[in-house]
Amino acid sequence: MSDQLRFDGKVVIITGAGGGLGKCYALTFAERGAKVVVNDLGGEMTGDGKGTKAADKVVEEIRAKNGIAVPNYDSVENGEKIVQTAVDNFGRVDIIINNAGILRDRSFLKTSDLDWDLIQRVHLRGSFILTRAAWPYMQKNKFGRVIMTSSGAGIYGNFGQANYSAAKLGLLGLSNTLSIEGQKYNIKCNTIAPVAKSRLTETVMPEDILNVLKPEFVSPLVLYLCHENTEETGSLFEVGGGWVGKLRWQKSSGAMVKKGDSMSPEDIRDNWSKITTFDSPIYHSTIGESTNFCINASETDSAESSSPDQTKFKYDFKDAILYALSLGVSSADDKNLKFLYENHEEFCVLPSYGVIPAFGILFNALSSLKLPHNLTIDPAKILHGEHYLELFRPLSTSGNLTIKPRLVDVLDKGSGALLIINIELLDEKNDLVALNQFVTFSVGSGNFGGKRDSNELVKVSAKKFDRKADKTIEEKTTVDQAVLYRLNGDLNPLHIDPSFSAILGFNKPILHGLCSFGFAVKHIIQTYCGNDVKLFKSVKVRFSKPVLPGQTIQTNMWLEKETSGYRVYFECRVLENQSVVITGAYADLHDVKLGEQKSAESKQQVDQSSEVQLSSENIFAEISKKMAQNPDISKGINAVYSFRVTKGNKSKIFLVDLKKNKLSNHSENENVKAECNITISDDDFVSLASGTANAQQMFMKGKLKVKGNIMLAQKLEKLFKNNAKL
Ligand SMILES: CCCCCCC[C@@H](O)CC(=O)SCCNC(=O)CCNC(=O)[C@H](O)C(C)(C)COP(=O)(O)OP(=O)(O)OC[C@H]1O[C@@H](n2cnc3c(N)ncnc32)[C@H](O)[C@@H]1OP(=O)(O)O
Repeated sequence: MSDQLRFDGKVVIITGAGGGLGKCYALTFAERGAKVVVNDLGGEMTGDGKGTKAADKVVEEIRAKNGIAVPNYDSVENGEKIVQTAVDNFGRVDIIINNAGILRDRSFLKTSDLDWDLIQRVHLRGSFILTRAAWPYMQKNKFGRVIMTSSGAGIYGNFGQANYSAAKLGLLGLSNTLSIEGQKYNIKCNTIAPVAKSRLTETVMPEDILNVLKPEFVSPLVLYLCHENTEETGSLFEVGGGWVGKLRWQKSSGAMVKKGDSMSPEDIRDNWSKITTFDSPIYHSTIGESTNFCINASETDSAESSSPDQTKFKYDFKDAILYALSLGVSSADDKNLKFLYENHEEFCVLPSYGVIPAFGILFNALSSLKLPHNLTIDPAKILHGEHYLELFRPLSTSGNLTIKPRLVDVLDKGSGALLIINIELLDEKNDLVALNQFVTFSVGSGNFGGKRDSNELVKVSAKKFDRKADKTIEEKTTVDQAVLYRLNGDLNPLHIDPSFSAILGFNKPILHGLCSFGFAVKHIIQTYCGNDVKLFKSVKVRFSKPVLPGQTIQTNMWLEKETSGYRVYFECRVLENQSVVITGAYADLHDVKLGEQKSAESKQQVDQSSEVQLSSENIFAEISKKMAQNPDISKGINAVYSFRVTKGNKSKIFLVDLKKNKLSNHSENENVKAECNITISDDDFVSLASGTANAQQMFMKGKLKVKGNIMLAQKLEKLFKNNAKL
């Protein structure tokens, strides 16, 4: 076979090669061109006695097939002699298979010093001595392959094999370090934990099982790992019965349990579930990664937190984008790019993202809450009842927040218990960024004799409107909406696992309350804020009925100007069954940016803010800025847009038709949507006003730099390149 893995010219030492796995390796290496040192002490399985027969027979078998092999009868404890045999006969050493082993199985207390020492000497010390003796040859040749033979007894432990388990896992440690030290000499070292029929396993496994565990199902892995083209090193494999798999270390994300400078056994006890839960495992492959992880965790903690009631939440642009995606924000609409593209000039985070950092602490907090009336809460029966979110400033696109929870009150609602939990988000300067009030409804935990209301609860609205909603947005969720949304951090199985949703009597997993909430807040921001997240102040909702992934959320909105400012009252319905899923809801805004019906007002705002003195170079940057500010843009950037460019008492109006990709002059009576007072040289203005200026040429000369809103900039660039004239 042309692609056969060959070992021509390579010298391989195999210990314990008189039978079982070692013999199988020896025969296969020889078949594939290697020169083999067949080492076997010829003793008993217990390490007693010695003889030449075992090794000789294998050498004979190899030679009978025209292979090249020499015997060696030394103990692995005399590894130098085995290496010398290889050097004397073949002049080099390339591959070491540490395979020899004996057993002295005893239950722990009956294990004598000799039982212990003998096992360590043969397995661990023997592998050390032999490999050390071969190392200089492999270093010199800049090639080496080493196999250590471990065992499931080492990895998992096995009754009666304390001595053997210790030695076998010791070999893994030896191999791990050799793989690091050998790296620069192209010496690769791997460990296998075989399950195979051998003299050692014959004593502990029944015959029928042993028959499927042929050595021939292990040797291919050993040969592969020893081939010159194999780069694998420092790895551990389990192999047997034809199956091969790689093992690695995994650790729980753990917990920072120290408080300031001290740490007690009680801190460990109180964090035990966090310490031992493998929800978000960490895989470190070097000691450096592992050590740095602890150091970083410690530094982060001491710099930022001293209370066990607090936790940290770090997020970056990817989290913000994932959140937007999980609320159906799509790049199909250009104006959404600012939520989806980190290099967008106006890249920002949806305000409702303020609910996400709180999640990390919620379920953990539940177990440590001291509830009145000895109330216990079943986490599988919690529904999100209500939510209040207030932002004290717009969320930044990345952050390192401290999360502070406080159990505010517990109410008895008969059919359930309400837990009111306030969660503050603080920035690195300890300034309050956001306040969340979670109200959770624990189904079936009511009637415990508690109070029914609390002053600290942010109340839902009782307001009813007899007019039709001022604005309505309908949006279909996808069947995978909850699957995507949970990646933001709320991994509650209620939203994905049918067996969990069944506990609460739901036929299918239901959507996260905060996902519907996110859709609704997005609808408000689109409708009343021109997508400007800075206008959001706060929002309160009650989740009155569940939503199923795939259903259509209809947000009905009523805008009211109240003494405290603009308030959007809203409700959400599921279109498919007309059930009202969010009730009593309202959002407070710092200001509104309306579409058509408020265009006069917003034009005024734009006009006022356009008293900027501009140079001719950035006229189009200003234009694109004005366009971005204008509510027409929120409908899409296909609008025909008019601008007045004024110089002293002269002015010029032009139209930008983004749909037709046209820039044209226009008459004085056009309803101007944005005006710019521009400081412009007389000559430039004359050129612009008279239409002799060629926008394309000006653009090419770098006089017209298009900045600002990225989509508008691209459209304008296209216009200029199309040779449009002013
Ligand atoms: C610490 C861990 C934190 C975990 C955070 C959350 C994790 C998330 O993953 C969980 C979710 O997202 S669950 C999904 C979103 N939520 C829902 O779908 C719940 C929908 N609501 C319902 O089904 C019912 O309102 C229902 C079942 C909640 C109540 O219905 P009923 O039992 O029929 O109650 P009812 O008879 O109408 O009213 C009894 C009293 O309770 C008050 N109330 C009703 N609904 C409430 C609600 N949603 N929130 C708060 N209070 C509520 C009523 O006002 C009434 O009290 P009172 O008589 O004093 O006015």
